[in-house]
Amino acid sequence: MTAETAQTAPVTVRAARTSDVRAMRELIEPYVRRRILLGKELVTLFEAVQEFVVAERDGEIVGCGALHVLWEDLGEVRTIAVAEGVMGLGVGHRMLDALEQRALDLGLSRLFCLTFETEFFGRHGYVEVAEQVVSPEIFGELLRSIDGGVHEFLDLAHVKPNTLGNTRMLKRL
Ligand SMILES: CC(=O)SCCNC(=O)CCNC(=O)[C@H](O)C(C)(C)COP(=O)(O)OP(=O)(O)OC[C@H]1O[C@@H](n2cnc3c(N)ncnc32)[C@H](O)[C@@H]1OP(=O)(O)O
Repeated sequence: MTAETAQTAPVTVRAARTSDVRAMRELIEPYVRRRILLGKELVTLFEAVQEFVVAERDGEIVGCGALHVLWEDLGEVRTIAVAEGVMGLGVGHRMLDALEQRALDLGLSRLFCLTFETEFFGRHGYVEVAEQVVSPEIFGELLRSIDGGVHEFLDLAHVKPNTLGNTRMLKRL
């Protein structure tokens, strides 16, 4: 395939495999450097590989995104990113659709995200939420988690530097 046809080759969205993990890390790295996404160690990505979907074009990973379950009814969209040359082609929305389908299959009814991309998520049905979205009882249960993303969801003081300027958004599925 020539470079030109590779640009127009179809994009497939599918479940991530362990062999995709290094490419996923390379894809998210520029956004981590710009403090748009939280950096993830390779081991963390391998451990979470089942949470991820990837977008593949001509054998190359051009997008990734994850669904993390927080509670019985509640999940979080994490680490959704598209390679710069592929932005604006609908790949982000397709990955979000796939993650939302997974959420429905798991029995979730609400999805949370923490993001600078309020227009992208807004057009996908997410609305800004200021308040906590779980009861004090479930908040207490979630405090037992050692996951940094859960600490961000809970808006704990020690992770506030990571989340500065981000908007908390929620979608009812
Ligand atoms: C919870 C979190 O993970 S927060 C972190 C979010 N990630 C980042 O900030 C990393 C940097 N940003 C990115 O990687 C990307 O910009 C993303 C993931 C936010 C969006 O991915 P993209 O693939 O560019 O989005 P996508 O193309 O689906 O939609 C963007 C726009 O493209 C246009 N578009 C959508 N579908 C098509 C299509 N088929 N053809 C052409 N244009 C299209 C629309 O105008 C769309 O606008 P909308 O979002 O207002 O509806």
